[in-house]
Amino acid sequence: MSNEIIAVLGAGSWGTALANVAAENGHDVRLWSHRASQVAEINETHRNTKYLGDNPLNEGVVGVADMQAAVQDADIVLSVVPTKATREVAKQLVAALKNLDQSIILMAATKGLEPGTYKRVSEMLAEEVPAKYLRGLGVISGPSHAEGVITHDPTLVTAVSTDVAVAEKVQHALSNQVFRVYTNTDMIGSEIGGALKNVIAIGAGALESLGYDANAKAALFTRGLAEISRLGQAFGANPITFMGLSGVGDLFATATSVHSRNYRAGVQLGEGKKLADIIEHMGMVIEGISTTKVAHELAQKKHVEMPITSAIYRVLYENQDVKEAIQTLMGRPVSQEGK
Ligand SMILES: NC(=O)C1=CN([C@@H]2O[C@H](COP(=O)(O)OP(=O)(O)OC[C@H]3O[C@@H](n4cnc5c(N)ncnc54)[C@H](OP(=O)(O)O)[C@@H]3O)[C@@H](O)[C@H]2O)C=CC1
Ligand SMILES: O=C(CO)COP(=O)(O)O
Repeated sequence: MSNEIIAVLGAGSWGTALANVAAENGHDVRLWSHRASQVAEINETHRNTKYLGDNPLNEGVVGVADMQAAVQDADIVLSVVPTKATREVAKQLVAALKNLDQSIILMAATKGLEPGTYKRVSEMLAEEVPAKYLRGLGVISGPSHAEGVITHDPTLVTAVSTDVAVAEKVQHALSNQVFRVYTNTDMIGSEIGGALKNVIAIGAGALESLGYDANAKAALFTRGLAEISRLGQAFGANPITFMGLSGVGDLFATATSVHSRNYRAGVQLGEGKKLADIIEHMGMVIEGISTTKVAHELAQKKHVEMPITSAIYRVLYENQDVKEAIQTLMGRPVSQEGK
């Protein structure tokens, strides 16, 4: 494995865990944070306590507060801020690349869709970062809770780019004995799968806290994945992608794990907590809340049937009771599977 310079933008739980994987692989890793205090903590204590508790970071992870210093001579840049911060951070990246007259491979590890524009994260980045600064563009997706990655739970993800050589370069840079990277070329399917599983995970958490059993959870997962796949295919995704790591894999990890912020938000909703309080106390991004609204609107725009997403939308945004939402779903006209 050749030694690369890898910059990670965003020192939340996922950015820090990915930076740690890259450092464990011997790369020169700069972890960019917009907070000087966090950069100091990373460099002085090799911890990021707000996001990853007492887990030690590889000493090769260097915190950097200056964007230009973070990306100078970088081969690969990972964008790992929440969807809503993606454009703002990309603008700072572009300013740095302009000053440095430098191009990069840019990979987004963010999972969401942009409200209003309905854009995928890679589309947002392609709009913000001029092509002359890009040697490649892609995403990292798949079932990968930061909490498991930092503790070396064997993890499989996908490096996705329409340019196979770019996906392979990232695959080789990040793979190791506990972190195995597959390549894929289906950006649409991978990004839609990664974003929309968060919606179903909110539903799964609500089912859990209300005491529903395995049949109900299987129903949610299976029919939830069916509607994610339908929406993806309406945009040209490969249906096989939804059977893979970015589809059923990430859905399973997110909708069954207490590590998931989306699942935990769902649990709290089922307990009757107010959405605003849940957001305030999570202290980390819950992408599925915004994605539910975007997906609900997209389903209407594209005339794709997404009854579960719409039910979760009504619970989140119209204060519908979860049990009532389930009754509405169960009361729909019976239909044929596979449509
Ligand atoms: N956590 C996970 O296990 C996984 C997360 N993801 C995805 O990765 C993305 C990031 O998630 P995650 O790491 O969990 O999020 P966190 O909430 O843990 O961290 C977000 C990070 O982005 C920073 N940030 C937020 N806004 C800005 C901004 N405007 N400018 C600069 N930095 C900013 C935050 O800084 P500050 O601390 O100052 O708020 C924080 O460092 C999400 O899309 C998520 O779905 C994907 C796979 C796994
Ligand atoms: O995407 C994730 C795991 O693959 C993380 O999900 P949460 O944002 O719900 O924690």
